[in-house]
Amino acid sequence: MKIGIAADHGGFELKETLHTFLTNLGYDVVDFGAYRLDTLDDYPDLIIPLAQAVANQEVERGVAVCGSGVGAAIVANKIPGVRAALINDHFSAHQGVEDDDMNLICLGGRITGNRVAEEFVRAFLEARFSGAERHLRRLKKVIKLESK
Ligand SMILES: O=C(CO)[C@H](O)[C@H](O)COP(=O)(O)O
Repeated sequence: MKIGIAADHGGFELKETLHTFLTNLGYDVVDFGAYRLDTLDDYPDLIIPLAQAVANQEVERGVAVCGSGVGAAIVANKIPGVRAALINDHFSAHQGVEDDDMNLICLGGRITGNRVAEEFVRAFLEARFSGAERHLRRLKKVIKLESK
């Protein structure tokens, strides 16, 4: 599975940790930067290319990290086809995929510790959309908004 990953300076350290973690699990990781710690970078510059790659299906899923995860989620959701969410608990990490077909997980590098973040990302990547009729119905209503 090809996974895209990106972070600003607030998420840089966690991104590096997750990059190693995912590589060790056997995922094909595409790193959209930042490639070095630069406290003057802007999260949209890093997260938008990742979100576009998810939308274009260049990568199957995305992992975005900024300081809180909030900015990453806001900007990623501006890209049609992206269903991003800030995740701070294990249940939502998999339920967001199972029910809502979340394709991009956002994490706060200043909020979530490395080991906990690894488990959130693992749960996110191992989860699959259930395809249940009620969830499909809701998803279609979400997707319809993108054509307006
Ligand atoms: O979390 C973020 C956006 O949601 C950013 O990482 C955060 O705002 C960066 O702050 P600063 O430039 O003060 O380091």
